[in-house]
Amino acid sequence: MNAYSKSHLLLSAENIHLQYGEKVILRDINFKIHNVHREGVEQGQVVALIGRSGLGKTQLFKVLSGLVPPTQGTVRIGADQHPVQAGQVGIVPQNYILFQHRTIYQNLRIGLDHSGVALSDAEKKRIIEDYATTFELMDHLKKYPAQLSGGQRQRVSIIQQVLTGNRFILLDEPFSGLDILMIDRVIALLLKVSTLHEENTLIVVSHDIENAAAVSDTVWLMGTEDGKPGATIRKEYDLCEMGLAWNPEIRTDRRFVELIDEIRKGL
Ligand SMILES: Nc1ncnc2c1ncn2[C@@H]1O[C@H](COP(=O)(O)OP(=O)(O)OP(=O)(O)O)[C@@H](O)[C@H]1O
Repeated sequence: MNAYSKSHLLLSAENIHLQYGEKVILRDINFKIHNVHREGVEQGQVVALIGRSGLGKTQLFKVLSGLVPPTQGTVRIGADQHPVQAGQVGIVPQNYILFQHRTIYQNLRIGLDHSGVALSDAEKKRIIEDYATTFELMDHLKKYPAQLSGGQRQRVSIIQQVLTGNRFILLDEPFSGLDILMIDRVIALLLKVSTLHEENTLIVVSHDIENAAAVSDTVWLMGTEDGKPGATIRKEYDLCEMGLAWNPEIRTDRRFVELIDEIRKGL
């Protein structure tokens, strides 16, 4: 089993409640994401948020990123656990929004410009080319978003968020509409991003339980509870503790397959 330990809090939610008029969307959402340490690895955190359609995953996503204030409760972020503000959590939306009239290089440069770190043009170029090399985008830097495939645009969108320096990145349905080969590449990409810095924390919202869990160290199962309005995190699976995290071959592990089955039945 992988040796690991957990230290300070990076992201937490306390009694989150969200309602529109009389309609309760989210209720009693509580969680804590701690910094995970693994010896010899810069290991970030990856959480999968799984739930049926229309439950409130997107609303929770917006609350976590500070875009929608909850009716009650607080989301706290960073080692100092301050209340989250819009802009502190990067978002990779499902349709990978990029600036259409700018090249891929310029799109990545916008991410870096938002990092607020003073760098010369030459340093920025070096950093962008480093990432482009690592994530196989070197041949595309002069192209425009419309000239890229969906998978390539997704990579640019993810790297753009990484370049802003945000340690927290929410990804909405990163596997949707991709074929099996592309899904494997997205998994590899997310694993790579999660090991770029030990405080990097990805939250993957997905209907695709198997792939989302394969990339994660924690799975949150969202659902409703009898007699209570609104959705909550019904169950948290700690894949580190279960020995099911950080293994690229995990999808063939019998215990993992059984877990996916259990999660599916719990939906
Ligand atoms: N501004 C709003 N006012 C009232 N109800 C809203 C508002 N925004 C969303 N809702 C409701 O909140 C519920 C949760 O929506 P949400 O988009 O978060 O679901 P979801 O789990 O992300 O769904 P899917 O997986 O299909 O994308 C839905 O019933 C939706 O109708």
